[in-house]
Amino acid sequence: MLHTRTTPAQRRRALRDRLATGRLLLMPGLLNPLTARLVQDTGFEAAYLSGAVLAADLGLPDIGLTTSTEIAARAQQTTSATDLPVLIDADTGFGEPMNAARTVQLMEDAGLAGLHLEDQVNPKRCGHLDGKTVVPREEMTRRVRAAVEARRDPDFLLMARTDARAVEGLAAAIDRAKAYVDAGADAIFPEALADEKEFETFRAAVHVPLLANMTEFGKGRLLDARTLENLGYDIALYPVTLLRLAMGAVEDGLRTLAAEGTQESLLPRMQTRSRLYELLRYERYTAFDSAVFDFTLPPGA
Ligand SMILES: C[C@](O)(C(=O)O)[C@H](CC(=O)O)C(=O)O
Ligand SMILES: [Mg+2]
Repeated sequence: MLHTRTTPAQRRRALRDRLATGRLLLMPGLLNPLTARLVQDTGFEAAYLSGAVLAADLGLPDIGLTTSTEIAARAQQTTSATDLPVLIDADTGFGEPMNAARTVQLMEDAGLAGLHLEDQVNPKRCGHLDGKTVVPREEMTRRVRAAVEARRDPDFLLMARTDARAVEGLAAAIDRAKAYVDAGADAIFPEALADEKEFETFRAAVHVPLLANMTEFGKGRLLDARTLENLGYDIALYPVTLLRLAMGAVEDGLRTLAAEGTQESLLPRMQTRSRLYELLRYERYTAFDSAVFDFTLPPGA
């Protein structure tokens, strides 16, 4: 509340316009709605809701256990806390092509700026793990077409992700990406490319915006923003970075508290109360409240 000034349509337009500049867009994956404020305040222009984080938040592994309505609810809470365009990871679309279609409409209604759908089978797994299986190319193109037909706002970004590189090789992944673009995908997420050469080959072959997944402890090297921009990539994704940072700090903090019997030594690492209140916009609520209540009624009213 009192956090957003823009409509979903404006944010979708903003994301489209930003991608059209050809400059690399850095997209951190949120931990929760509150971190969306922090991502916005630190100057990022878009944010991401990761399937891995949404699942981990519920104490679940990233194997397709969450449902589309569960993630739509979280998306709704998130988009109410920020003006940034938010892209969500919609996994495999949660079932048949008709489920993918419903997922698109749920995500539109949640105020998101776009989503990505991947070509894995269910149960899916993290794109950087071995043993993935992909659905036949035609099945995924049906998924994409269903998503495109269901979309009501043409600015809502539909990104197709292919996990085929690790399963069928680079050439097949490129062929699939082209087929998904022909089916109507606006952008492509080539998952788990091996090295810079592969990023380059993919870029040369596919003529829509491309996302580079810079997830930590995965298959690829972490390429910096300058390198990705030179490679011609449009979005640099940091899907689980905030979760890993926070969980590292929380675990260290718990061990220190248990060992020292006080949190005193942890204070310098904590966000202060005043910074938290600043993020929560306490002042604005106070102003809002007095504007509503700070008046006197005329006699007899
Ligand atoms: C991008 C991703 O799909 C996610 O859910 O965030 C994951 C990230 C990860 O597990 O590190 C992925 O499959 O790459
Ligand atoms: Mg995912």
